[in-house]
Amino acid sequence: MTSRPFRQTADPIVGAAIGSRLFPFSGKPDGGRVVDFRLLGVVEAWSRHERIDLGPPKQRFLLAVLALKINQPISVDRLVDLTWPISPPPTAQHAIHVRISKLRATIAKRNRDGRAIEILTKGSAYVLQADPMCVDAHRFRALVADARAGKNDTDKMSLYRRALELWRGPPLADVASEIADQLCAGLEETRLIALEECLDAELRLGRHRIVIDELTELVAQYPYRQQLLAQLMLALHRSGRGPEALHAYKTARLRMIEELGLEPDMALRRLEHAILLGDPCLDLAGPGPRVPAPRLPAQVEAAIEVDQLTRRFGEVTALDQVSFAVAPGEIVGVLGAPGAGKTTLIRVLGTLLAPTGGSFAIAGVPSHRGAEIRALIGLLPAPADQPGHLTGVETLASCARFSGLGRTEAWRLAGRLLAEVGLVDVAGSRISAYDRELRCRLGLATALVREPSVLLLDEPTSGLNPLAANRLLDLIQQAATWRGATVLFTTWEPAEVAYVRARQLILDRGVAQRCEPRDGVTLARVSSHGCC
Ligand SMILES: Nc1ncnc2c1ncn2[C@@H]1O[C@H](COP(=O)(O)OP(=O)(O)OP(=O)(O)O)[C@@H](O)[C@H]1O
Repeated sequence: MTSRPFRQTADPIVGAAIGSRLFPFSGKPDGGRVVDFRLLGVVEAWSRHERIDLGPPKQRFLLAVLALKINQPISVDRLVDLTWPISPPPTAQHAIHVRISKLRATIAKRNRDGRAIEILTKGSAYVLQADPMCVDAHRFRALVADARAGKNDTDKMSLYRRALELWRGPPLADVASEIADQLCAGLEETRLIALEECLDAELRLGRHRIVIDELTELVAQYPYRQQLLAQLMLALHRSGRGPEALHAYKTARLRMIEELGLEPDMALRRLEHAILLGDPCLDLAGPGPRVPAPRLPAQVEAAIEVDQLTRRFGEVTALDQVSFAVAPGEIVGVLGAPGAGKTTLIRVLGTLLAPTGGSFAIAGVPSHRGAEIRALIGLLPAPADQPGHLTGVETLASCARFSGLGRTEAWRLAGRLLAEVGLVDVAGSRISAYDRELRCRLGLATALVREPSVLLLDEPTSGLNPLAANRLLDLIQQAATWRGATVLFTTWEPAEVAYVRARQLILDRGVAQRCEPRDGVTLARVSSHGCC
């Protein structure tokens, strides 16, 4: 058994502070115990604040075995086997008798009325007869049972902690380690389960920040106990440390695969998913799922209204008196050859460039109120550079933080958006490992961070093969429908506009071209220069 750090109890007479229900014979400050046997750590016995000398290790081991099996006869043969598992000496039985009689004498000195604690001989067996509560291991089990029956989480936590404080180290720490491991395996398992149950209660009580340190140590000590890992992940997630929760999962998963050839169990995988999704069921007092609602005022007729918009770069007129309008919830595809002015249009509407002439409004907000417009739009400028050293979830969470969300909220939103664009499986991977399609999806998710009511996407499918482009268009359409958002996107491909049944706006050398409506395509209002 490996040695582990344990909490030390402050009081040398462990259990003196424990409730009287566990000590039916108590009535004195030390619980009324004549002798207090301690097996949870180095084997010790105490009497009235004094440590009793129990003799050499083999003698202490004998007492420990009798105390573990208190009030149960143990045959001398069994005591010999336990004391000398391999080749006992010919004098083994005699040695047991001698040591037992020494222990008897030691205990008798402290046991003046001769009844409370005795080592009795029963045929060819010995039995330690005493109140089981004289032994810390039995007090521990009793406290754990009490904790399980506790009427609320506060009581449970307090009882579990008292039980766990009885542990000073591995049971029978200084005697016959292999045999001690066998004898105490159940106790050790009960300790770990009690610890998990205690931490569950503490998490329910909202003590997630307080238990992170302890859980981090425990996960390092017991890497295959998935319940502890789940608790650590939950505690980190609730503390707004979602990336660390996912990192802990990833590290543990790799270790399990490498060392055991096993994947984490389903519950843990579901938890990882729920953290990525920002699932409100992980919250303490969970608010309902946050469903973004369209934020356009009901009275707004046009989500985008462009009037005689002009943008010049020196001699070049990139946009030449462009006018058009897009209704709330509509999707419009801006088509045009290279240099037609598509990017300039997106950049002007996205307030990245000032118009040279004309005006526009987003959801009724005029172009000179840039900050208000930026709060309404989701902008994907092309080509968007994404920092390759960050993971997908980190990128989105930092965008969300930048947009003003708190840490926890930002993390949740990042998880939800990653799920929305189908990036859950690569959320924790660095962007440098993403292919073009994954980067485009992440770009879309980035544009959705502010829960926009108008999406301005410059060539969102750039560089994708037709199938991947269609998948991305599906996502754009879905995101727009779900939010009731309006979309203006640019492309070189008329087929993409048709694919999402969008209206088209054709730009030709900065001029919006008039075109006729086609069957089945609903048109929005078109100004004298606009085309759909
Ligand atoms: N910052 C700038 N400085 C000078 N000229 C510019 C600038 N930005 C754009 N232009 C010019 O404005 C015109 C329209 O460019 P824009 O990038 O908007 O076209 P586009 O339709 O997006 O082209 P592409 O499909 O190749 O991206 C082009 O002639 C371009 O050279």
